[in-house]
Amino acid sequence: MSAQNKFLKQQSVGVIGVPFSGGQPRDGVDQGPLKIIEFGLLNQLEELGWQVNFDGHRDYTTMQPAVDPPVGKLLNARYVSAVTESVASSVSSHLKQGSLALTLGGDHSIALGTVSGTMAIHPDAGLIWVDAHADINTPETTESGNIHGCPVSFLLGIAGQIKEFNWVKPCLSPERLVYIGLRDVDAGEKKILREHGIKAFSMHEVDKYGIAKVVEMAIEHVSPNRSRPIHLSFDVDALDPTVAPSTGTPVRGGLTFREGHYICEAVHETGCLVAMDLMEVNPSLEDDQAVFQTVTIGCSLVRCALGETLL
Ligand SMILES: NC(=[NH2+])NCCC[C@H](N)C(=O)O
Ligand SMILES: [Mn+2]
Ligand SMILES: [Mn+2]
Repeated sequence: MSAQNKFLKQQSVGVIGVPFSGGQPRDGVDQGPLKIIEFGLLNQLEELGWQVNFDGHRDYTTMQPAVDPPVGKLLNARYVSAVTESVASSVSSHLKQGSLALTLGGDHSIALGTVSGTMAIHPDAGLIWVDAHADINTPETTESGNIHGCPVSFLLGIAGQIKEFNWVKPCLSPERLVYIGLRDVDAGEKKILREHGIKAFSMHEVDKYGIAKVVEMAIEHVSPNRSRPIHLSFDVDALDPTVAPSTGTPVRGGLTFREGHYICEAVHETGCLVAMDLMEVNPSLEDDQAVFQTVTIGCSLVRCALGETLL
């Protein structure tokens, strides 16, 4: 381990697999955690010196209500709410023990739970959201009704009162959030980003400043002088589809292999990482070679965030 982490009590990581796809319409993303673990991530983390506490592959399907009619435009609202509430408490319990919390998705609606869980223990944490998408639609602005496009609005408390999500507390302030990798942002989302003055580095800024500068500015924004804990929520579709093809909403023009890894390496070096999400790996999309590519890059992103170095 190159950098000492100032917010963990010990070098241990709680791993939460969330085989859940209810935040979007495509089957298969629920198989992400299984594949990532099959590929050997837990051993790889042990080899890096981590004590690994794996919660096991939980079965969230028992939480699916018999009927879950749309709430306004939102699809599977009750199911998403129940699963994410449970994920929040899993994340919190690992953090409470002074461990890092690593959550493997599953679709990105799960971050509604992971970030809530982090903020319950580290209320001053900053959130770095690496994604092609802003996932900040409100129940009003969403065009798809897919909740994986909405978690950030709930976390900020701008989603309005939705009684199915009563448990969610606004826990994130706009200045504690930063995006990297955006390139497919809905019109309603652009308005929200502007109105709340949310810091966002799209692919345009990555091209303009280079990844090192962008990551430095992003970290400084959410954790000035590395004073605050960091939650890294990594949607694998932030990467270019040539690099990580097996994901439900790919968008061309994304991060390169190295840019994705650089983000994770730099976040590790802060010594502030307390929680990481790896989301939207869908092993049922594209061919075997594509799945292998996507799962292996998912594992290596996590290893870099947890201290793997090139030298
Ligand atoms: N986590 C993701 N892959 N999100 C994609 C969201 C796409 C679109 N903005 C929507 O609201 O549906
Ligand atoms: Mn995305
Ligand atoms: Mn996302």
